Amino acid sequence: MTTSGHGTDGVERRGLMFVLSSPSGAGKTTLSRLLIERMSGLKMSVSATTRAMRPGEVNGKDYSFVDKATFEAMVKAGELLEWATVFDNSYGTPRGPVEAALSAGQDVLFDIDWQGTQQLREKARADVVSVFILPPSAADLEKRLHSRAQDSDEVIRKRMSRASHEMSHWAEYDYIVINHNVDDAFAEVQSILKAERLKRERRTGLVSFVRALQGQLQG
Ligand SMILES: Nc1nc2c(ncn2[C@@H]2O[C@H](COP(=O)(O)OP(=O)(O)O)[C@@H](O)[C@H]2O)c(=O)[nH]1
Ligand SMILES: Nc1ncnc2c1ncn2[C@@H]1O[C@H](COP(=O)(O)OP(=O)(O)O)[C@@H](O)[C@H]1O
Repeated sequence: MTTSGHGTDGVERRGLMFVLSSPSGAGKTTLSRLLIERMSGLKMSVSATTRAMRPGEVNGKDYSFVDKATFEAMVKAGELLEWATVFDNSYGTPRGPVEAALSAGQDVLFDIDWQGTQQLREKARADVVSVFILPPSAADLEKRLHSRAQDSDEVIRKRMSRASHEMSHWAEYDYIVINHNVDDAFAEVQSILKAERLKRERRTGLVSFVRALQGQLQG
């Protein structure tokens, strides 16, 4: 699915699909925003969803907010790379922007659940790097859901009762980060991305780079 772009050191490499998942409220949105702000060459995948817009969310930026009929039409037309039902709503990843970014040599960041992560892994195992974010405690998780102040008490109760089920998928992920505080968790997630960008197998330009180096040594 991916073609090569250039890494920051000029060596060609395949783009990667960087996935963050967590129970609701553990901090994926916060960490995703920081990654997009601070890491170059990384583009956010904007999901389509049938859930209602929260105060402060921007259509087309946080999500593409669509009705059920539109979502079903997108599924039928094969426009979604993966999709799943979470909390009674449908969420899916539009295929076009992801393929365009990867072809342009960019990495793509996904804030998706375990179901979507499994589907991406089935499609492109070698290109998927997945991180599961855990809260330090249940009390912190509940506090964060309340502090976000964007969901009703009933919605928060639902999300808390789903958290244990969501968390049961932690072992399917490549990395686990515990979000005690934002700065440390961000530094950890950033280190993972930086290291994964340097993986030999993704760096398709290394053979010619090393050949050129050897040529210089002989010449
Ligand atoms: N499979 C899949 N899951 C998604 C997608 N977009 C969002 N999600 C997940 O849906 C869940 C609910 O997201 P949201 O309603 O924004 O609530 P939040 O996690 O509390 O911010 C989260 O686990 C997201 O990671 C998507 O395109 N595909
Ligand atoms: N390490 C942290 N300490 C305290 N609050 C946090 C931390 N990380 C995130 N938050 C806050 O918790 C709430 C939920 O975080 P958010 O990133 O929206 O979670 P998610 O996207 O996983 O549902 C937000 O109000 C956010 O500012």
